Amino acid sequence: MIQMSLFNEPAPVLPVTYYPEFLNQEEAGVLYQHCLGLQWQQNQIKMVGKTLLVPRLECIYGDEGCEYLYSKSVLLKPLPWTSSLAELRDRITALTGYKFNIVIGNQYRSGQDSIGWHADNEQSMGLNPAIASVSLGAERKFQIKAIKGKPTDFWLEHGSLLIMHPGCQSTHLHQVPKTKKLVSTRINLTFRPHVGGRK
Ligand SMILES: O=C(O)CCC(=O)C(=O)O
Ligand SMILES: [Fe+2]
Repeated sequence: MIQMSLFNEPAPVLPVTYYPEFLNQEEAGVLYQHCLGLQWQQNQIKMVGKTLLVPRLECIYGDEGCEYLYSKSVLLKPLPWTSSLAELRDRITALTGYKFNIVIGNQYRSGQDSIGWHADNEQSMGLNPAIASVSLGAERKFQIKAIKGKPTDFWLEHGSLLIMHPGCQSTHLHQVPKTKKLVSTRINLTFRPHVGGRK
């Protein structure tokens, strides 16, 4: 049966799976504290002669040599896996069958931190990567849409896991928009494959 939304438009079928309680509250709290102590960086993007601050903090952990270049200007060099991050990676692999070489952390310090519409299609992840995204701390709105479609909203809860399946990055865009609401810190961990190269 096709699920109908308001106005009888079929709800879009999205190439994602959402697990709201992937971690229990205690596990999520411990992991959030661990993640606050990771090596966060304030990166800069260079665009048409201008230097802009990335509107969030970032960190990267992973297998040796798995460097990651995005927006043609930010080179992220992985630090070795912490045991907590490696354990989390292995739990996601056990659940989904997807394998990962790196994790990129995003720290949204307030509602003014964000990530705009994009697809994660860097060549270093190979063709049609699966990306696993764990959310901790404050709940933020995550939107996903087919390239010419209308957005669907997810409220990514503390301890949740969102899987973007292979193909998602070719057909869909996603974002975490800014909000004027008062929100505290949110940490997001995106586990990704790395097949070689930097781009
Ligand atoms: O914070 C999120 O939920 C999404 C992060 C994201 O899209 C990314 O790091 O590419
Ligand atoms: Fe993304």
